[in-house]
Amino acid sequence: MAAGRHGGYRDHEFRDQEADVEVSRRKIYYRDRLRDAARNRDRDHGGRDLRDRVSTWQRGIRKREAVNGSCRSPLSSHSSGGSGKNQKRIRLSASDVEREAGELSSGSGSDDAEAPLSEVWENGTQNHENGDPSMSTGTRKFSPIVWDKDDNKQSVVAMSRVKSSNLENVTLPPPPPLPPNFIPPQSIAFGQPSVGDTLTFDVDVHVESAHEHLRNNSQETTLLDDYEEEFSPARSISISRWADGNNTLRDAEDEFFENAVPKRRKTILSDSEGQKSQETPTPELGEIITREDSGVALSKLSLSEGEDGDDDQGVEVDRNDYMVANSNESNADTNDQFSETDSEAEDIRAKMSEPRQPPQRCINMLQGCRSVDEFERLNKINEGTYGVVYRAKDKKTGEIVALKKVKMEKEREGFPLTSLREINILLSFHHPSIVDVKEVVVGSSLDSIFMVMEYMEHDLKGLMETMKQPFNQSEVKCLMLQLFSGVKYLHDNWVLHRDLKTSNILLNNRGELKICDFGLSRQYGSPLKPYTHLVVTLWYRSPELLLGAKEYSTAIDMWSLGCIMAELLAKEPLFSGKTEFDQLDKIFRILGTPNEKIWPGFSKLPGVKVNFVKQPYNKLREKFPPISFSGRPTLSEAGIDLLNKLLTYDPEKRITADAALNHQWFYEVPLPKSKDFMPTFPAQHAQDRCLRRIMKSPDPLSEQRKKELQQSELGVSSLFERR
Ligand SMILES: Nc1ncnc2c1ncn2[C@@H]1O[C@H](COP(=O)(O)OP(=O)(O)OP(=O)(O)O)[C@@H](O)[C@H]1O
Repeated sequence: MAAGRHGGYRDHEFRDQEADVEVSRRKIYYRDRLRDAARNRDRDHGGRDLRDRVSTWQRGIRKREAVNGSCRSPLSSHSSGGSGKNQKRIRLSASDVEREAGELSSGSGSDDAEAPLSEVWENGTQNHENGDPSMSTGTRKFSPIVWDKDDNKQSVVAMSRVKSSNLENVTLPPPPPLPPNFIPPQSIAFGQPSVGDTLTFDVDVHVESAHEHLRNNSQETTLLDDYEEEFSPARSISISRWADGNNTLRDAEDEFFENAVPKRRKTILSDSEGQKSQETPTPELGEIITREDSGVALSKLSLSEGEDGDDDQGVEVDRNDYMVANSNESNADTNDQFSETDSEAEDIRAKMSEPRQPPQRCINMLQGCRSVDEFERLNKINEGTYGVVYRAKDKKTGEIVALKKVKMEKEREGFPLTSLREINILLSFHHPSIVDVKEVVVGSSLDSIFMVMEYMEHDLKGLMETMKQPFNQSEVKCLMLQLFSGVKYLHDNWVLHRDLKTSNILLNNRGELKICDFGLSRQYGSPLKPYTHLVVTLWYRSPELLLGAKEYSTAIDMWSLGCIMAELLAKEPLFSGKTEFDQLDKIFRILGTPNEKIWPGFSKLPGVKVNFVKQPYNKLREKFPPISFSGRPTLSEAGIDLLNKLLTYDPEKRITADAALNHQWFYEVPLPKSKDFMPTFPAQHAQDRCLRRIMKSPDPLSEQRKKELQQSELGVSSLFERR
């Protein structure tokens, strides 16, 4: 105990310095990004100068500021974060007054006074009280919740009524800067699909139904929250051109959202590629849409042409040459490979940090989408909340793919939003660590839509259930590098995944890791529902979400990655709570109970009124000792440092994906294993992964998740917000 206390204090001091460096590094990083993006754009595309876009954008922002008086420029948001912060506090305090902490009863908490602050092995801290005031502004990408159910009731309702609504009540999020590697999403017009039809999914179904409800239902706020949530991801989906132009309600809202979200002008290309014609907000059939600000005209590619974009990656291995992961393959063995793998690992890192320029593809709207009949269904792989995934074979090419069938059962009003988001994001993003969606195909009935994805032999959850021994450190490093790289790409592109967990991380027998399941992900910098802290499966959910924070950032994904890193090392979940309270209790017992000093703002979170256990020490080291004779997973000093930085309580201080990629742990021995040397495992397609899990390891989370989703649909925010 004493040793822990002593050690914790030293670490605390060390971490204060580290965090200072980290925060300023982040600030510099994000400030420099715009500059780099401009340079890259000049160099790579020779297209429209980013600076033009920025100034156009700034003009737009100034215009909006003139209208609503409160919007902050993204370029000034970091530097003037203090005022933004104040603004945020004002809004939060208004709702805090109204909210109760919730129904959580006292657990095993003691009556002790505040835990001795300096004795907590504080993870990744900086001391705001002593610090540079700029630190408190942080550079974390936040997802500001504009439409707070409690705070902005009136303004939300007003928005639906008045065309020139009083936007001064609205705090608009800063339009996100486009990252250097941003590839404009393909535009999809949505409508009712049938085989051979133009690929059209009807976003209007949602819009219309939302309007209908608005007219008939007195609970405008809830509906508008829903509407906003539904609308915002559709920023990169073209709104149906069959929209009723006379609908004043629509006009008002469209106008609002045009103002509220970064305006990305779409240029319509006529059928002959590259010819720009007039700007219009909606596409015509057969037209290919590109974004002027991308500087890249998307090339035309028939859906049936498929994708070969990733084929040149990775090294073909003999897939029959399976070798089961074996702990006897010790670090010493791994070290033997270093001379061979060092440079390769460096290559991997370099490749991952600079994702290849993706293939410029676009859906040919005239061609329509293929029928699922063009695939031979082999077996069901798994069934999640939002879809059933099958292994299938493309009859034409013989390629094995994964087909995710979109679940429509709960959707009385059109195409499920979660799937729209997922398709939109996955078609847009190209990165070696993000699963590739090749195309969308349709079944015979109107309600069957399938995403055609590259097939991956395993997901990490299922794989770890079959492994006898956990991954060793160099393997975990290889996996974590790929994960950080994928998440960095998402965050750079202003997307939060919001459901990172081992079952959403796929691995193939070439050692390639890919993140999947973007059903809960969303672009941020746009309004969020007040209840969205129900995102992220419980075990991987960050303390700020568990405690009911109404504003969150990319840091929620980083917490999940910390849980995943620990799970990869130990082959069991780090915090396997059964309820929100149990989850927090488990976290506090290992990491120590947080307090206002290590996490400024903690005591104001809605869930904090509950009497939690008072546990002053960070005991993570006990779980991951430097040396172990008892079979516990070991972790070096650098490794535990990274883990603690990922599991830092204060989201502002939690490490970013970019900083994690450059963490010292990846540079010390054992070095990250090269993907080519990762163990291979028998493919998990022999049987339904889901069934196997039910037999081996029942998942208490799925039921809970379903309940939570039902609650969200009913507008019940969470345990913390019920009275
Ligand atoms: N491209 C793929 N290749 C192989 N298996 C896949 C692929 N995509 C998904 N799977 C399998 O299907 C499972 C469910 O997929 P996914 O997570 O996308 O569905 P979901 O309905 O969104 O699930 P959840 O309930 O976790 O939200 C995954 O855990 C994985 O086992």
